[in-house]
Amino acid sequence: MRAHEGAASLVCMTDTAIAVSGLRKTYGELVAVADLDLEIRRGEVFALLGPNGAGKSTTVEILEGFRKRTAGDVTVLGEDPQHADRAFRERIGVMLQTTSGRSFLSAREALHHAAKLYPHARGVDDTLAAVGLEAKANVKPQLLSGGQRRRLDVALAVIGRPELVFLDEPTTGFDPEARRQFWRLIESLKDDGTTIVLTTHYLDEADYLADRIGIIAQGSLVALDTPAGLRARATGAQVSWTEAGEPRTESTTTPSAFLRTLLSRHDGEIQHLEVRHPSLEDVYLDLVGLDQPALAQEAS
Ligand SMILES: Nc1ncnc2c1ncn2[C@@H]1O[C@H](COP(=O)(O)OP(=O)(O)OP(=O)(O)O)[C@@H](O)[C@H]1O
Repeated sequence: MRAHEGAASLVCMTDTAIAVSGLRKTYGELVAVADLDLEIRRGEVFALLGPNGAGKSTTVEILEGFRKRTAGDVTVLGEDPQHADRAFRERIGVMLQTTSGRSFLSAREALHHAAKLYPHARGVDDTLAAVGLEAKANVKPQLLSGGQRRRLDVALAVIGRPELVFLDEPTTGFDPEARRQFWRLIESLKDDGTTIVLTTHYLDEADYLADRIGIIAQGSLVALDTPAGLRARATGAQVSWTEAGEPRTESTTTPSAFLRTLLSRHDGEIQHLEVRHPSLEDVYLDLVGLDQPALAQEAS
C-alpha cells in the first residue's frame, strides 16, 4: 500500500462509524432487509424511520452484532459486529425494543452493576438525573411505569459512555415532558461526540434530533437525507377557506398566484383562510406509500 493510500484509509476509518454494503437478511422466504447500503459518520445522529415490519430492528440488531446477516458487508467502529468481542461491546451502548431492567435490582443498583462493566462509565447519579429518574432511584423496575422503565433502559444504554449508541424506539411510552428531557440527553451526548443511531415512529423526534434520516420500506432504503432535504422534496400547498358556509380546499403548486385569484374574487374577509405546506410526515407517507402493506416482499 502506498503512503497516501494508508492516510486516506485512516481518514476513512476515523470518519466513518458504520459502513453497510449490500446488506441482506432473509427469514426463510421473507426478505426483511434487501441489499441495503448505508454509511453513518462519527458524531452523527442518524434516525431510521419506516412503517411496522419495514426492517429497522433487523438492521439495527445486525449492526449491534445480535443478529446474523444473510449477505453483505458491515463494519461498525472498524469491526465486523458478527465477530464482536468484549472490547467492541464496551464501545457501543444498546437499547433494545424490549425492556431489559433487572427485576431484582433497583434502578440505581442496576446502573451501578452495569457501570462496573465499562472502563470509563458515567456517574450513576448523573445518569439517573439525565433521564429524570432520581426520585425512582431505589425502585425496582417492575414497580416503574412503562415510560420510566424505558428511561432506565436509556440510562443503561449510555452508562458506559459508549462511542456509539443504538436506541430502538427509545421514547415509546414517554410523556411529552420525558420526551423533551430525552431529546436534551441526546443533544448532550451529541455534544460529547457520541454517534447515535435511533429508530423511531415519531417524525417530530427525527426532525428535531437527526442530522440525517434514512427511510426504510419493505427492507429497502427509499430515502436518505437531512430533515431539511426531505422537507424540501415536498412541493405545493393546500389552501383552505370557507365560502358561502361551505369548507373548500384546493391543492396548488403556486399558492401565491392561487391566493391572488381567490382574493380578487372576494371583497370582504375570507373566512377560515389557511395555507398549509406539506410536513415531513406528508413527505414520509408519500415515500413509504400510503397504502403500502407493512409486509416484506417474498424472497426471489
Ligand atoms: N426472528 C424473526 N423470524 C422471522 N421473521 C422475522 C423475525 N424478526 C423479524 N421478522 C420479520 O422481518 C420483517 C422486519 O421486521 P423488523 O422487526 O425488522 O421490522 P421493524 O421495521 O423494526 O418494525 P417495527 O416498527 O414494527 O418495530 C417483518 O416482516 C417481521 O415479521
